[in-house]
Amino acid sequence: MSAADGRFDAAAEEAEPSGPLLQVSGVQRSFPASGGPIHVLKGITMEVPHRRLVMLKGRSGSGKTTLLNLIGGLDTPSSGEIWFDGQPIHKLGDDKRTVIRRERMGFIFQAFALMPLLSAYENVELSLRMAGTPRAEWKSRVEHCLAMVGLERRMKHRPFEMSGGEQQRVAIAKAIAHRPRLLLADEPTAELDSQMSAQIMSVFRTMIQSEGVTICMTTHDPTILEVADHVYEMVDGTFI
Ligand SMILES: Nc1ncnc2c1ncn2[C@@H]1O[C@H](COP(=O)(O)OP(=O)(O)OP(=O)(O)O)[C@@H](O)[C@H]1O
Repeated sequence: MSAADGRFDAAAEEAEPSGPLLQVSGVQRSFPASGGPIHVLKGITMEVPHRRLVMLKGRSGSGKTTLLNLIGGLDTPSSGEIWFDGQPIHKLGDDKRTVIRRERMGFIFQAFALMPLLSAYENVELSLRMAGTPRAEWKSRVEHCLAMVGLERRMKHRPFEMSGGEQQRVAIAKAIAHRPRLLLADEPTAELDSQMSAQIMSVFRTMIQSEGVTICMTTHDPTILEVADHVYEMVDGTFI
């Protein structure tokens, strides 16, 4: 482990701030439509402490992705509040939400896919550039994150030279590189076989321990749900 990594692990073990990392209260989200508004989220309340792995499950169309988008500041609620790391995400403008996303959140979403022309190494490095991490830390951090997902030998490869599972692991390394407080993942194991899914979940568990991150993800997979600290079940825009 490099000196930089050692420093970070020490930081991760510092006492967490009191209170939850994420607080969602009474959140509703409606979308306008020709036949009248569609009420997708109908009053969601959840509280996620630091260093937890929470999962959202529910049928297709129940509102899981809509909720992840709101938590990640990619969208704003029609009503209700979302507090993340002491910040009222629901009240902030686009610019402030973008800064919080870049610096304190990580995403494993289809829409944040890998850059096809960049190698695994360069893809992960991009997160550090975007987050404003000092350049001197890039090399050790990129190598550490790719090693954490077992890809230390594939750093020079570009996405099209890797399997689906390997690409997903690069996406995880990229999402975690800038040391986010919260990692949001939409169906991160959807395309993977059960062995690879289990490996991804083990990487998530390791990251919670060593990086102090909190993970909020969606899944349909019952075997994956067993690994969660807490499962929220969504039915038709509410938790049951
Ligand atoms: N921008 C939008 N405008 C109108 N309706 C929307 C919009 N975004 C989402 N919806 C609707 O909200 C509902 C919930 O969608 P969402 O993607 O959150 O579901 P989900 O639980 O993530 O489903 P899946 O498991 O299939 O990804 C769907 O009926 C969808 O059509």
